[in-house]
Amino acid sequence: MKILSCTQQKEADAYTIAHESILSINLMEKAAGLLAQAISERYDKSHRLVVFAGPGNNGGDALAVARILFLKNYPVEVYLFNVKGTLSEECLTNIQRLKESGFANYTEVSNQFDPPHLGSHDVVIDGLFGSGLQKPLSGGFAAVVQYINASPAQVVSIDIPSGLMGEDNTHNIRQNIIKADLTLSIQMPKLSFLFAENADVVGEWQLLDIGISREFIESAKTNYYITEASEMRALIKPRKKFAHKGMFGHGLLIAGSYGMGGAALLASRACLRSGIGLLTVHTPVCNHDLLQSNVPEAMVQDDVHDRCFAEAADLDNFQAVAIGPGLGQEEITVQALFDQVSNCYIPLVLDADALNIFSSYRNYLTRIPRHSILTPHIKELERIIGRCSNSYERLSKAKELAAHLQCYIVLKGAWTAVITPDGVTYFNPTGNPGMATAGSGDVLTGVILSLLSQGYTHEEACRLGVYVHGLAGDIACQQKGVIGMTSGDIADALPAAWKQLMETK
Ligand SMILES: NC(=O)C1=CN([C@@H]2O[C@H](COP(=O)(O)OP(=O)(O)OC[C@H]3O[C@@H](n4cnc5c(N)ncnc54)[C@H](OP(=O)(O)O)[C@@H]3O)[C@@H](O)[C@H]2O)[C@H](O)CC1
Ligand SMILES: [K+]
Repeated sequence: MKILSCTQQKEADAYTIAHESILSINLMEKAAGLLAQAISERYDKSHRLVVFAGPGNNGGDALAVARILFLKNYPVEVYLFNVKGTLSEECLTNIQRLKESGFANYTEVSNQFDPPHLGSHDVVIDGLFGSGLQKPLSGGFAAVVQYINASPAQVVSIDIPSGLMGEDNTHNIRQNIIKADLTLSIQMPKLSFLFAENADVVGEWQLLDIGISREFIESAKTNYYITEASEMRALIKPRKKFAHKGMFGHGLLIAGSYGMGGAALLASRACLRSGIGLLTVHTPVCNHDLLQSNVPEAMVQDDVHDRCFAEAADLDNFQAVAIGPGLGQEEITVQALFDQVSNCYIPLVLDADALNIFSSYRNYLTRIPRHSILTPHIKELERIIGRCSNSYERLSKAKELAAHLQCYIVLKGAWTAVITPDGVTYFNPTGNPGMATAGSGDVLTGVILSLLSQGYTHEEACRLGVYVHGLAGDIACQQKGVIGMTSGDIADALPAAWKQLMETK
């Protein structure tokens, strides 16, 4: 699914009206019908609906919704804010239609606003501003937003919470953004919906398909996508009857140090449960028995050192290598990592302590081979790129790093972002807060190593790996609950995740 900018969404609107022979007012009516349906499915008629409509088409939507639900016998009150004396054409038309429907509980606000009391059983319909917001709210509108946010009423925002910019909210003032319980977004999500810091203003969000031109959407240029199950299903390589393990690659995992052997275990189990043919784990002697007894399917290659990674491994027999889980940051490990990376000519995943080592030696970053895959969580990334004030800034800097190193960056978290060297970003829809648990990243590294070893491209391995990792996390959450689940449960749920994805139509 493409994520278009608010500007593009307005262009999509105009293109649809021009090419699909539908009047703007009728497109608005279609949107309003779907909005009203979504609202009535969630709130019964015991709730008073207090509609706040702005001067543009977001306000027009809100007025049409007010009319539709009034005619369905909802108790509705409408406040239209017409401070500049200019209303959009569709907004004016819907004022007219509202009045013609016999609706009387209508107040037009031009300067003085005496706000209604908003109780906990009331539902505010936020149609102040949508994709046409030009800059953060201030003055009277900011005061209205703060008044609504301070009330106990539920809030449903039309298209986007009023005051939230669709992409970059670096210069926005959070208290001047509507805190919605539900956002009913028209046709496509906005980029800002996918950023953690906006979760409290966007609330739960739903998309309403109003039939915006597919032709426009398909031809629109964007660097932002949300990965869909069907795309991931299509990536899975079929397995033929006469398959043998040599056809599914041999991966090398360099992981574990004294006291952190579990990371090597988790990554190994995940790797083997994602279809790889053969796995060798290069790990210090202290982990030898741990691995041999807990992951008998993996071969173990002892490092010369008994407590940490100390000597670069020979890569000749491997299709891909992953370095990092539980690696530690001993001086001897630092040197071994640089040696390993400098001579790496097969697909490479760098995770966890491998990334932390590079963040302490940033001038060595350019030694990372092109097209390597870096899998940082936010803190590991900010150790490399510096602290960021918000997700938009962090994403921009991550894209710069990916372009500079010509690498793939998997920025882990809710809506994990897979960033390609040319700056395309794929957001992942699977996963849940239960995955914020020790070892979850080790599991992902194992999955990506497995896919690279099987011949998936770097982009496929990242996107499919992240998708299935999150799906396994969702299955583990269903089985064990969001609190009790562990990363071991995620690894154990991988077979079910692969099976579920393969059955996706
Ligand atoms: N395909 C679709 O996406 C459809 C969307 N619909 C709805 O239309 C809105 C977008 O409507 P639009 O009129 O373009 O914009 P808004 O309603 O969001 O607001 C524009 C007006 O707000 C003023 N404005 C902008 N920023 C500020 C601000 N910071 N403070 C005060 N006023 C502001 C702006 O004034 P200007 O002077 O800047 O022009 C406009 O008056 C979309 O969100 C959907 O709800 C269609 O209904 C269906 C198809
Ligand atoms: K809105």
